[in-house]
Amino acid sequence: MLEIRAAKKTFYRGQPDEKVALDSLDLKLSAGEFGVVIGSNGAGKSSMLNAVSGALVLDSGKILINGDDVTEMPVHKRAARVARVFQDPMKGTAASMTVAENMLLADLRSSSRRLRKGLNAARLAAYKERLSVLGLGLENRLDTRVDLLSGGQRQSLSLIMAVGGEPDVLLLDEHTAALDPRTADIVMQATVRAVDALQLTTLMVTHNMQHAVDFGDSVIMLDAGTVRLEITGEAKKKATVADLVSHFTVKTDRMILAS
Ligand SMILES: Nc1ncnc2c1ncn2[C@@H]1O[C@H](COP(=O)(O)OP(=O)(O)OP(=O)(O)O)[C@@H](O)[C@H]1O
Repeated sequence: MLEIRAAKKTFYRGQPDEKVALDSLDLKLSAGEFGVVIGSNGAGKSSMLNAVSGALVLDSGKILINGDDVTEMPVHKRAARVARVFQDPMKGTAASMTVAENMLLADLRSSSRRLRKGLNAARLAAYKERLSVLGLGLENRLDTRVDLLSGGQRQSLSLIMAVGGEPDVLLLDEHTAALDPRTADIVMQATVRAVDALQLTTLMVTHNMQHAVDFGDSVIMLDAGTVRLEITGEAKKKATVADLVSHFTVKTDRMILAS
């Protein structure tokens, strides 16, 4: 469960170039809910994800994860509870290492236990199982160097590495934006499989309205640092790209479209 309460953040306050990034933003995702975040450039989408990950310190407001107030928790501590996949497929993985070595690195990062043994048989078997969820055949390429994988395979590996520690919240920050449309669709299918398999509470930022229609349980539209529109339940299932696009130009008070 993720809750953002009255989050406020202003950059360069009191200066001519003052920018309000988050303006009393409220948002609640129930456990296992997959929320898709859309909105114009500068609407506050990245700022919201940064506030959840701890990379952005709020001026006021609260962030709660599974009921725990993590507002004051520093980013490195929050990393055990919040996983994130970024836009650039090259950033989440180490190019000159194999798929299995990358998985081990992710384990070492997310585990508080000391992992003394390296790539033993039990660990390799576990990695195979985790990668098979993607449906991309990566489970048979554990010894392949990551720089020999396609962008889509690499981004899918980043995703599996991010969720390996079973985070409470998964943040997807335009994670398919740098991929060609076919590869983006493959990564989205892999994302849905991973999110469903682990029942992860997920926030995905996208500028791809087809993805916003096709994936997720709810659509959250940000505008000027606040939630302008939420589409949930049956309304989400029926939403079309044209519906979503129409809201980009309409400025109204917060609307809730639900079943
Ligand atoms: N580090 C920063 N310093 C100054 N202003 C910032 C900073 N980060 C964000 N902003 C400002 O806050 C507002 C919200 O930006 P944010 O990046 O969150 O929007 P976004 O919806 O993610 O946009 P995009 O779709 O272009 O990525 C913008 O006006 C932006 O210029």
